[in-house]
This record gives sequence, C-alpha cells and structure tokens, in this order.
Amino acid sequence: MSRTIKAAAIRSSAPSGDDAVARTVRELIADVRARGDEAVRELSARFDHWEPESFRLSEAQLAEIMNSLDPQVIEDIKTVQANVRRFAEAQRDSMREIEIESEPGVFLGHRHVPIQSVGAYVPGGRYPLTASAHMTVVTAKAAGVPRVVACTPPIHGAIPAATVAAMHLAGADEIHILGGVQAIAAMSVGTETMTPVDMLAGPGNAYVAEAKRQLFGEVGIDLFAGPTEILVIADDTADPFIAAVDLLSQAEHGPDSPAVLVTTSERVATAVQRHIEEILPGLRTGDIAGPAWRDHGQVILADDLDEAYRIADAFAYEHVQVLTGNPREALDRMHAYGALFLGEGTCVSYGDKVIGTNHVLPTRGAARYTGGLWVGMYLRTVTYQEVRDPKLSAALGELCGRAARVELFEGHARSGDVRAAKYAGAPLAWTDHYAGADLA
Ligand SMILES: NC(=O)c1ccc[n+]([C@@H]2O[C@H](COP(=O)([O-])OP(=O)(O)OC[C@H]3O[C@@H](n4cnc5c(N)ncnc54)[C@H](O)[C@@H]3O)[C@@H](O)[C@H]2O)c1
Ligand SMILES: N[C@H](CO)Cc1c[nH]c[nH+]1
Ligand SMILES: [Zn+2]
Repeated sequence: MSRTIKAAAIRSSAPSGDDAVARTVRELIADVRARGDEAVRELSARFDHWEPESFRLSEAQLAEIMNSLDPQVIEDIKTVQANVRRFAEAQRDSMREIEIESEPGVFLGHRHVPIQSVGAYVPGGRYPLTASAHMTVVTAKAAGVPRVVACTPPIHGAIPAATVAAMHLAGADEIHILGGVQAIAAMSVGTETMTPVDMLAGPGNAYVAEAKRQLFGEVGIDLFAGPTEILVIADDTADPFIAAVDLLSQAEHGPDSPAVLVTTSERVATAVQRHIEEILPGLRTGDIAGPAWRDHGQVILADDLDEAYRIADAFAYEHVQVLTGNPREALDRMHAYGALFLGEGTCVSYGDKVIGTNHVLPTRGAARYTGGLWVGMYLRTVTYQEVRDPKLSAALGELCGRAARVELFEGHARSGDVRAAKYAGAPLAWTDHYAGADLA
C-alpha cells in the first residue's frame, strides 16, 4: 500500500470549460471573431505591451535578426533541428500507404495527405521556448505541410531572436510576433491580415491550451499540451541528487507545473527532498520552481515497482523518468505517459532541447488517450476505393440494397439497386430505366 510523504497542496485538474480561464478565453476569442485585427492589436497591447506596425516579420527584419545572432546559436539550432528532422522523417517513412485487392477487382487503399496549412504556436511569455519551433515547424515540414504560420509572443517587449531564427531555419512560411489567445484566435478564425489555418499545433500556458480546446472543431488541434508535468520513478539504485535536479528541471516551467516522485526507497525519498531544498536557492528560476514544488510537488512511497508503475499510470503524466535498475522494463509495464526517459543517461531536458524526439506532449491526463505531437498528426490518413469488376459491383449492389433497407435508407439502397440492374440485369421495382438495356 503506497504512502504519500509529501502531498500536493493544490491538485491540478483537467480543464472543465467553465472555470475562470475558460470564461476569459471565450470572451477574447469572441472579440477577435467580431473585430478582427483591431481586437488582436488591443489584446496584444493589453497582455504583452506589444504594438508593432505589423505583427508579421518582413524579409528585411528576418535577415537582420539572423545576422544579430551568435553563429554558435545558429549552429546549435541547425544541429538540433537535424536531430528532430531525422526522427520525424523516420516516423513518416514508417507510415505505409496501402492498397489491397479485397476481392478480385475490388481495390481499397489509404494515403497520408499533408494538412494544407498549420498554425505553429511557440510559447514564450516567460522565456523563449526556441525548441518548440523545432518541434512544431520542422515536423510540419517533414510531413509536407505547404503553409506553416508560426506565432510567438514578444518577451518583455522584445522579439525573441533565437526563436525567430529557429522558425526561419525550420522553414516557417510566415512568422508573426504575436502571443496568447489573440494569436491562437487570429490563426483559427482569420482576420483582415491573417488567412486562417486548418490546424493548430504547439504547446502553451493554460490560456493557450484552453483557446485551442475551445476552437477545436473549427480548426484541428494536435493535442492538449498545457503546463508541463514530470514524474520520476526511482528505486534504491537511483542517484537522489540526479532525481532532485531533474524534478526541478520541469518545475521551473511555471508555478502550475507539478513534479512527482514515486519511489520504492525511503532513503531516496528523504534524500531527494533534502537535495531539492539545497538546490532551489541557487536556481535562477527558483522563484517559479519553488512554488511549483511547494504547491504541486508530491513524494509517494510505493511498496514495490509493480505498485510504482500502477501509480505512475494513474497520473498519466507528460514525462516519466525511470531511474531504476532495469529502466527498459517500463516499456512493457507502463501504459499512460507522453514520453518515457529510460535510465540516468538521458533526461527530460534532452527531450525538451536536443535529442530529437518531440517535446510537445499531452498533459493533465490527456496521455490516457493520445501520444505527443509527431509527423503523423500533420498527415490525414484518407481512404479510397474502386470496383473494377462489374459483376462484383452488381453483387455489392444487391448486398447494399438489402443492408440499406434494413436501416430504412431507401436512397442509399437505390444506389446499390441501379448497379445490380445495370451490370447484372437485376429487376428493379421502382424504375424501368434499365429495362431492355443492352447489358453486354
Ligand atoms: N506540454 C507541452 O508539450 C509543453 C511544451 C512546452 C511548453 N509547455 C508549457 O508552455 C507554457 C508556456 O507558458 P508561457 O506563459 O511562458 O508562454 P505562452 O506563450 O504559452 O503564453 C504567453 C501569453 O499568455 C497570454 N496571457 C498571459 N496572461 C494572460 C491573462 N491573464 N489573460 C489572458 N492571456 C494571458 C499573453 O498573451 C502571452 O502572450 C508553460 O506552461 C509550459 O509548461 C508545454
Ligand atoms: N518541458 C516542455 C514540455 O515538454 C518542453 C520544453 C522546451 N524547453 C524547455 N522545456
Ligand atoms: Zn521543459
């Protein structure tokens, strides 16, 4: 029976659609819908103190930003984007297009067709999330999306140069310095200066995630990728200092980012908590990670690893780091997570920043029903069919006629009837259209 040693003061919950954030977001979307660019301008000024002549960057501005950056930053962006692209392309190439001949003369197939326009949201209210540009834009381009509109907010009134460079190098077709609900709404419903997109992708804070949730249907969305979460599973072999550092790595995302330790070792539980208190005062973002750990941090003592995996599955967290003697075991034992980080050699920060898997991952329980962003989310798997053998079409027509009439669909039934009549001379009760036709 597990024992909670440190409980969360506040529990994070899935968005309900009727809380304060949801109400604010509803009003902001309605405003952008009603007043277009005028509303976008006002909201950008209100929330981000950002009132440029144009939110969209010009070619000249892009060139200036690229030239302003340290060449090492550009080089690193290119290296990471190559890692993200390599994995995304391998995933894309694993998606087979198929065509089967289900019966002689009957062909059924599916193809993967890129979505035609995508809005890539790259968060940045608190800090520049440059890596989210790799994850959203590089992956969309690997899928073959022809139009990628990338939006990111200004940071403290300035353009986030490295993020813009990452968007540009990733192949974004339009880059706008615009954040929050106003960006999500503008890309979804369109304004005088923004042509709407077909799908939104990318993470964001609670406002951004809620805006995507409310606009889903009108546009496609990738997934619910809200405030970051981390859960560490540790047995007695784990290094508690590494566990503590890694828990805080995600707690620094925001005061609403939960960090949970599930361990089978009382020694590890105690040591991790001590190390966290030691590390926090020296962490530049300790003013965020501290409250996150205080209000959302949990330490749970499990009887054994079986129970630890069960507890971790129940959390269905975005990131699960496995610091145990046999970390690969988690691949078979766990079911609900956004991404697994197996062993001490890797960590969530590698996934966030450099290694090549996608860091846009499900939060707040969404891992129960979806994985993270990947190239397949930008592709629509669409089917087609063709019947080349008239005899088989006639047989299908008779079957269709009977099946449709069971459901009282007379119009559907007749589409089957006419083929049975035209190709096999079947008698028709409701028309003499084919009577006497040459059926050779
Ligand atoms: N799940 C994932 O895959 C994933 C990946 C990366 C980042 N994240 C999350 O993204 C988030 C980034 O958050 P952020 O805030 O730094 O950037 P953000 O870009 O998501 O949000 C900034 C915007 O929020 C809007 N905003 C701020 N306060 C508001 C208010 N009171 N009302 C209406 N709008 C308001 C502003 O317009 C601002 O432009 C973090 O929570 C992080 O954990 C999640
Ligand atoms: N942990 C975030 C959600 O996976 C992604 C990220 C990017 N940069 C830093 N962190
Ligand atoms: Zn992170």
